[in-house]
Amino acid sequence: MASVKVAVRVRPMNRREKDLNAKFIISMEKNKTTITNLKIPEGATGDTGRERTKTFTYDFSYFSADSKSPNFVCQEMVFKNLGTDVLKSAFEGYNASVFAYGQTGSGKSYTMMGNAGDAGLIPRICEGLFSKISEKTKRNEASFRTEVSYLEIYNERVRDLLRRKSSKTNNLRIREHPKEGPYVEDLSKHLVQNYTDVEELMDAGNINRTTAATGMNDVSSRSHAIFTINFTQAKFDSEMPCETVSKIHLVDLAGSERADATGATGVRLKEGGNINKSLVTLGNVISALADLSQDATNPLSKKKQVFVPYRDSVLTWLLKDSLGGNSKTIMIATISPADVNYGETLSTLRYANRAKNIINKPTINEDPNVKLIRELRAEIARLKALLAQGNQIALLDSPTALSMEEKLQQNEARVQELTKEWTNKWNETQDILKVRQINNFSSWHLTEYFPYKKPNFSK
Ligand SMILES: Nc1ncnc2c1ncn2[C@@H]1O[C@H](COP(=O)(O)OP(=O)(O)OP(=O)(O)O)[C@@H](O)[C@H]1O
Repeated sequence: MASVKVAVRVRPMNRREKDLNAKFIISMEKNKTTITNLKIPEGATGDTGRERTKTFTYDFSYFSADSKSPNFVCQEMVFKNLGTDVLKSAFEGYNASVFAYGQTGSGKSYTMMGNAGDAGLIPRICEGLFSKISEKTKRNEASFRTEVSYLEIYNERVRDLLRRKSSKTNNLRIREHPKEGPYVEDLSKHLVQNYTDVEELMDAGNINRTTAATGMNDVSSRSHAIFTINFTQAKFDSEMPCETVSKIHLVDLAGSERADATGATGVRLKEGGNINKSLVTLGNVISALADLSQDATNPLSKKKQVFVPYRDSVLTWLLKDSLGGNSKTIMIATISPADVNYGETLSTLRYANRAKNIINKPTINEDPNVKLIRELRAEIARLKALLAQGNQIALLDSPTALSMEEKLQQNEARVQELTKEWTNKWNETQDILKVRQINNFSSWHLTEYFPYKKPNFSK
């Protein structure tokens, strides 16, 4: 069990806010964020529903509004706090997700992607991943396979941002695997071997996103972008194969006022309106999950039937595991410091406050064949111990002992076979990677890609 980690980050005043002569209404101290309503006069008392200041406590409150301030938090610090956690989870075999939520122009893309020379979380996480991979490879600790995909959800349609000429970049379908959960059918997955490979893909995907934005009027602030890293590591640990697969979703959400404009946070969807269904559903899912976990932690509360509407939108269905499921999840709420955005900012702070209550159930994702090998080995050890005991005190009659020995031999043969299969499969992957490295193939320039076909059910 792990609560969703929540951080709030305030950006500097922008030109528009300065031109409006906007006042600064956000202050932060340690992990607390305080917002002031300047419309309520200082010293006013009585009406408790309309206090002048409201304070919220989060896991982190990042003051990024003024680089001269002693408590200023830069991109590097955000990475050190949050990004290194994501990397740790990945190397331990957990899924991880990071969401950036907030009003348009509040700093979601800056926090996730960053600017040239001022990289955000996604590039830093990818760089950190490869630097750790290279350390571990040098020490012969393990071998790795990393693939990335990048998609956008706009108007409930999924678009592949990493495929150039194809009729299948738009409107991809979401399907659900019984064990591995929802996935996007035919989404391209690109094998990457170093940070430069990832950078190329990221740039290509970002250009694709921007192009669409100019063509379709402000798409970027209404679309959700999901950058996913599929990370597999394999090694022999005391002769025993180990393989973990971790999925990292890094999500830049649509501007939150699009949902709020309808007054719809946590409320009914407005049919036919030009609203972002995924964002509204995200609010509803967060509310439902927060209710569920509060029920679970309160022994006095009656068990309510809370329905979590994951399937009401593409975003929430696709990221079901990140919200209340098998993932270590971080939400970063980005806000403006200006009084002109008071309503939006307060709504973001409340949203983030609610997200703190979500409890996830992350588990280490072990390869199913490796898991089987481990279980068979345990069974072999058990049978061996039983046989040894039986031989010593002649407890077992010979037919029982015979059938046990047969079972033991069968299990040993199966373990050998599975281990060989696993080793061959992994060596093949590593050989492909080596050939690509020698020939210096770049992921983006290759026409080859790895479509996310239905995973192998026989595993
Ligand atoms: N912490 C920050 N420090 C410096 N500049 C920032 C910060 N956050 C945001 N900015 C700047 O503010 C502008 C808007 O930020 P950004 O594009 O990240 O907003 P957004 O929330 O992603 O908007 P949208 O929803 O429209 O995509 C950008 O020019 C960005 O560089």
